[in-house]
Amino acid sequence: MKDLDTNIVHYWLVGNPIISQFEFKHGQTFGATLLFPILSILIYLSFTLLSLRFPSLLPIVSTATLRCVTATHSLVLCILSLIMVVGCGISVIYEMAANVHDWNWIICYNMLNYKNALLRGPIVFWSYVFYFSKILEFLDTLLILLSRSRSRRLSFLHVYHHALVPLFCYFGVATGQSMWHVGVITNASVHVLMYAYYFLFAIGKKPRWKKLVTNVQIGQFMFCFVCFGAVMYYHFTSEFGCSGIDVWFYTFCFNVSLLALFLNFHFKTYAKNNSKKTS
Ligand SMILES: CC(C)(COP(=O)(O)OP(=O)(O)OC[C@H]1O[C@@H](n2cnc3c(N)ncnc32)[C@H](O)[C@@H]1OP(=O)(O)O)[C@@H](O)C(=O)NCCC(=O)NCCSC(=O)CC(=O)O
Repeated sequence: MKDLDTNIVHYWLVGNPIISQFEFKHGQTFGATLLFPILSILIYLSFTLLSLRFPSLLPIVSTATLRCVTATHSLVLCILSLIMVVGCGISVIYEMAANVHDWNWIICYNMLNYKNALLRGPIVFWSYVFYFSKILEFLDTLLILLSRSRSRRLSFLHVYHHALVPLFCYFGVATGQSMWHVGVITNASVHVLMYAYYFLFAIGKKPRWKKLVTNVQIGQFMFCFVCFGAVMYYHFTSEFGCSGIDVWFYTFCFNVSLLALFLNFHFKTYAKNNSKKTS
């Protein structure tokens, strides 16, 4: 029975031909051109700025309806993130089992192999789903714009993060960026927690662990630096180097900026709360 369960999970998250034979073909697969994330971001930014400048253009949605839509959206993203964590995690384990003699790929996709190789298989599939989940996350901004707490919550951090993340996800999958699977698993895990928080908040059960969510988010940006160090080490010590190394440099810079913004958010949100409590 246990075997059967494992097989079913494996089939639906890895073995299914749609997943196992998935190919990311530049210019052919939907969204597989640089133009796609760029246009999406431009539309996102134009819409956000126009809505801020002309708020009357937005429909008035009742609080009850907005809560219901927000809860549904957050629950969908929480479940989707969990599926991505399990799907990508199992794909990595199976790939490891298939490459028993060479586990270096966990940190460094051999640049020579990746230059000509097809971007294919379950890890690429989950990276692709992850990329599209970032487009779905644009709806977070719409929900904030429609809410009464818009002026407090529509921050530079939020828009900057949501606008740029799809571009990095595109590069991650399109360049076969080394360790991208680790990024997918880490960020999707954090998002399970974050969207669970948002979901509970939207249904009126305000969680007490907001600070934990922020701390975990900060932890993931720091973990990215460890990954960057590992990829760099392999890149300069291995024979052919690691694929996506140039994109890694930009990813690193983006993570530094997010870390700074999140530390600022942490300070403003929790240090102020603590000082209020003590005074
Ligand atoms: C705890 C946090 C996740 C969120 O802190 P905030 O102070 O922004 O949010 P909050 O505590 O006021 O959240 C409760 C409010 O969010 C609403 N809410 C519920 N679901 C939502 C959704 N899917 N998108 C946007 N808002 C949503 C609730 O209805 C409630 O609104 P109301 O108050 O009206 O009832 C924090 O750690 C954080 O990330 N802050 C940065 C701001 C941000 O936008 N983060 C998300 C993207 S960054 C990211 O995702 C980084 C990463 O990759 O990990």
